[in-house]
Amino acid sequence: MDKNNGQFQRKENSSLEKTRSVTKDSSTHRGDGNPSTLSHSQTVGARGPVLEQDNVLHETLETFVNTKIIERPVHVKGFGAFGYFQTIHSMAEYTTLSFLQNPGQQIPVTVRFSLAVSTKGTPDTSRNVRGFSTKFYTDEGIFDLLCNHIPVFIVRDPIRFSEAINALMPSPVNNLIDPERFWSFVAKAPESIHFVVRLFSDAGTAKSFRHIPGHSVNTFVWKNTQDVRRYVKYHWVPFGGVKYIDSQEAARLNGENPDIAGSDLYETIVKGNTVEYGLYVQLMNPDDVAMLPFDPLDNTKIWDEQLYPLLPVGQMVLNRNPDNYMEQVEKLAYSPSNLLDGAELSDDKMLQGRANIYWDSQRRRLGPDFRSIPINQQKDWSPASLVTSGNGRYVEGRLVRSDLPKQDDFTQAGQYYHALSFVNQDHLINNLSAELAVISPEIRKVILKYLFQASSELGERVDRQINLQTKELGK
Ligand code: HEM
Repeated sequence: MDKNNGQFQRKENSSLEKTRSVTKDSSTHRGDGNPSTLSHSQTVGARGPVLEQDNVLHETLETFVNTKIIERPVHVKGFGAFGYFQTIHSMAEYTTLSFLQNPGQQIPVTVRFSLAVSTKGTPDTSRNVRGFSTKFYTDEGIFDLLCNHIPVFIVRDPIRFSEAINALMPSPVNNLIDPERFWSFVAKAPESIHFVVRLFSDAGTAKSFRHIPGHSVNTFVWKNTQDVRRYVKYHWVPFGGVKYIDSQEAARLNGENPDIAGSDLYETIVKGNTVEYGLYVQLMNPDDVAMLPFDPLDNTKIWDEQLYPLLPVGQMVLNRNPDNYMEQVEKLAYSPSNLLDGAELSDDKMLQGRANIYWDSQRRRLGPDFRSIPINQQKDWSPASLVTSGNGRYVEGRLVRSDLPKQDDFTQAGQYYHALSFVNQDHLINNLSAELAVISPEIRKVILKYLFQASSELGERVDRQINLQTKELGK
């Protein structure tokens, strides 16, 4: 990026401040004779009829019917907050990313927390993946970091994304959630078991965004001044600690306040408190691929923190609420490809699958100028801004459609189960059995086989619990 762009960006940051503080309220009192605030339609005589020519009436109604915009295809329900990111440890040894060079550097950020499989009315405590997206407004342009609170994904090939999401959505026949749909998908996707044991543990239910972690799930690449490339996974750790709830508390809170996590975030900031997270990275030499039992670019796997320790990078402080939800949160456009010099996409197939589809979705829901919307701050953007696609890297191979050579679908699922506390193991077994008890025996058999492969103890305990439940249900 040239210097002028940098200056432009700095000016933009002050307009960003405006975007983040202007309140637009169209619900002004009507009836003072001012045409913009009229409270009567134009009629023939006081009792009507109303005239077709009353364009004030028409435009008033037309403005209303256009207040809603197209929803995101996933992560529909969300809440936003503003603040800043401060670098604490220089990452200059590993990346040229400009905002990670000097301890003490501070830049503005906008965060959107969301529920991955949701409608606007989905309860915040539903069993769900929580999204945690951050937009960094740097002098060089926008850097986006999209995270989920569960560190692994349900599939490892992007061509299966829509199949997986559809399995979690209500049935197209009657708009009702049908466990058979989801578990039939899992039966066809053994790689989803690691995700499933995490989602059905207490980690699938939370009541506050202040207490969830964030994980990039996908692997990116960092490049330093010597052009040395390393694999990188990002992680947010909440300063207030990670806290989950069990399914009973989740069900109770669903009824009490379906927006509990959104209100909690908003109220915390209204009271003058801050919401804080530490940013950490795990780095890996790409040559390590040869010695690992799994593929580190497989997003159904985590990287062992003993081998790849969490390196502290910086701190994020959220201290301001939005005052215009539509302009500042609904119109946010995050993409895993909004990268800057020093960060690239890796060959992680899921990440490659995500590379362009976010912009397509945003063009559809926000229009072709989505980058010029002030909260997205990319007014000066041109395709040439995309300098981060790994130029100079040597790539060769035969064109194929195949799975990764090293799959190892069950080891980490079993490790996760055995690392849980006894209480949390019981919760996982109860949550899985409650679902598996009501699906068809054929699908149940396949899922139980997978659970046995993850851990024979887990498989046996779920099997026993299902038998108890089906006896109770008289099945
Ligand atoms: C092939 C796999 C995937 C596809 C095709 C996909 C697609 C999408 C699309 C189209 C959106 C809506 C974008 C918009 O309209 O603004 C979205 C949102 C999102 N995705 Fe993905 N996604 C995939 C995998 C993932 C993974 C692995 C993560 C893990 C970090 C993730 C995290 C998110 C988050 C956090 C959002 C919400 C962004 C916001 O708050 O606006 N996605 N995804």
